[in-house]
Amino acid sequence: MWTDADDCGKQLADWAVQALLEEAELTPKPGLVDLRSSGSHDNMDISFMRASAESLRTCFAAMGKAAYRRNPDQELREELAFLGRLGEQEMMRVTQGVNTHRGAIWALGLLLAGCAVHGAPVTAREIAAVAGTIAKFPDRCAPQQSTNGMKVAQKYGVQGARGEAQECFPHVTRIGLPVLQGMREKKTPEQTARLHALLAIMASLQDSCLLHRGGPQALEAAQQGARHVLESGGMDTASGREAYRQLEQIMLERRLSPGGSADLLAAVILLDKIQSASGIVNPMRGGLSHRTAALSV
Ligand SMILES: CC(C)(COP(=O)(O)OP(=O)(O)OC[C@H]1O[C@@H](n2cnc3c(N)ncnc32)[C@H](O)[C@@H]1O)[C@@H](O)C(=O)NCCC(=O)NCCS
Ligand SMILES: Nc1ncnc2c1ncn2[C@@H]1O[C@H](COP(=O)(O)OP(=O)(O)OP(=O)(O)O)[C@@H](O)[C@H]1O
Repeated sequence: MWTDADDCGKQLADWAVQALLEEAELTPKPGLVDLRSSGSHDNMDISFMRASAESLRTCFAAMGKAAYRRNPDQELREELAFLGRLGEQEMMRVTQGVNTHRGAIWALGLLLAGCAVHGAPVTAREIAAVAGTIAKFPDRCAPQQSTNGMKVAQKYGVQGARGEAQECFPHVTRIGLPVLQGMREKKTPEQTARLHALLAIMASLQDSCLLHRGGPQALEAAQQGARHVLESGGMDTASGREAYRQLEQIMLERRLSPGGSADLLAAVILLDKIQSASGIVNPMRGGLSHRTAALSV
């Protein structure tokens, strides 16, 4: 499909930026920046999210180019980490120091590299397997800095964004993507299907953004709230919509935001685009339903 590494990098970067824009614009979302509001954030809005997403095109293209038909080894891991840090700097420059997409650079960067290694669009599981292999190599040049994710990992013993990647993105391939594609097959409107994918991810993810802002009670409240929406019938039913209103109220009152789940929804949208381009319609057919998915993994 791709003629060379440049072509591959550019195409994957276009899809990744588009995935970030579509995640940010999905409305409503609980506690997150969307087209209605800044959710639980007082330092960013939709125009920041759009500018931040656009600023990452060069970074994503360089990552795709670097990984094209390469071995997923230590050398590639460190090249990608270097490019990822440059991308973070550019994002921070554009947002004047606000962390809009740090987790997204990590997740989407690894996944698009996982695709580029294959040299052509392949299935989500094949992409995520390579992304996980790359993520398992240590980043020996990582700066010695303490991040929110590290503090949470120390305090509560959860692995956050690193763990999700090293386990080959189970919340993307086993939950988010099957829910999105399954609901689409049932003719659910696209925006509703995406919101359900987000809620299914939220219901089980150990999101370090939630833990950092509100500790285990916040994580539990967000997980239970998302599960309750799905178990009440989801956004197609009055009781599901009422449960969604309650979830949103909790998130806004406690200033909570499921930033990790939002990143993984963007990853789902990216993999969905890659699969559509390659004619892989729904390899997850027969997988988990949107209700049971939220309760497994
Ligand atoms: C590993 C990363 C994500 C840092 O992780 P850490 O948890 O220490 O950082 P931080 O607190 O800033 O959180 C990162 C973000 O991940 C997202 N996140 C939170 N929890 C989760 C989760 N369970 N699963 C997935 N993403 C999550 C959130 O958006 C959060 O803001 C990454 O930023 C990094 O190391 N970057 C260096 C450059 C790099 O390697 N780039 C990628 C190329 S391989
Ligand atoms: N639509 C969105 N709205 C808000 N956050 C999002 C959205 N999409 C993705 N995110 C992710 O959420 C993260 C922001 O979460 P958070 O505000 O908790 O950031 P932080 O800098 O880690 O911590 P804090 O602001 O609590 O000090 C971003 O890094 C980004 O990856």
